[in-house]
Amino acid sequence: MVKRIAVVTLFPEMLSALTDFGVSGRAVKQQILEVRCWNPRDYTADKHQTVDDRPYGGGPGMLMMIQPLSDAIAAAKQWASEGSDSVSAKVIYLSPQGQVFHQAQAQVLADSGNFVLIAGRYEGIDERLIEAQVDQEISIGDYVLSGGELGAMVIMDAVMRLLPGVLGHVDSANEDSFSEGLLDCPHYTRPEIYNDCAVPEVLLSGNHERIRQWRLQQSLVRTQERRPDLLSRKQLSAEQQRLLDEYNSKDCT
Ligand SMILES: NC(=O)c1ccc(NC2CCCC2)nc1
Repeated sequence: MVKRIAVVTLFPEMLSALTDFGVSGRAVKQQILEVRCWNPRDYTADKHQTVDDRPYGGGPGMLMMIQPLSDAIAAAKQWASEGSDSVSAKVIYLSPQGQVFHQAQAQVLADSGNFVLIAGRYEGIDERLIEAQVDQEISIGDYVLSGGELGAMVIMDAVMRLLPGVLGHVDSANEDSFSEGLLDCPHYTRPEIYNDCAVPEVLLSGNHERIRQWRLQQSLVRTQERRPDLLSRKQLSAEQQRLLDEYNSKDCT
């Protein structure tokens, strides 16, 4: 079942960064993922194709004009809701006011139905449109961008790599350390000696169980050192706790 993602945006050409390249481009080509853009400018009725409007109460900048945006969202939602036996598509608005996006949310979106991503421009959109047509606000992080398109593409990329058939070997996604709530372990490739540094010998041993444990321990130690906040949130398995304790108990000379 192809996953449909509709994007409401004034700059549909930006989406080629996702649809025309790499793993995401392949997912589109293989029809695992279907991406379609809806441009509010195509829903304008005036000669100048106006898509922005002035804010009540004054202040700098403009807002997206309600009518073209609302009509584009309706069309996008209808397309995204087709074929999913009347389960209507979730409508997501990208903004700094949204809940911060993380891997678990990517998994939820990958596992659920089709969805619509609204990429705002200018100073944003009318609050009443959010109340009437938006199901969820999502932020990709605590910073302000000139548009929601990059946030939309971040979400699309994180979601599509979790779709069945997209990544080469099936275990890559669930082996991702972030899906474990941990940072990734270090990785090495040829040559064996680079910059006078050797590849950790365990990785050359061919002992897959030892390699698995070494990688898990490295992920745990890195998370402890760089993102203790992630570690505090995670219930460690007995093996994970043992590996971390083993590392911490080594003399640090
Ligand atoms: N942190 C974020 O996910 C994010 C999303 C949208 C945005 N800007 C948009 C929102 C309405 C007008 C420009 N800035 C930041």
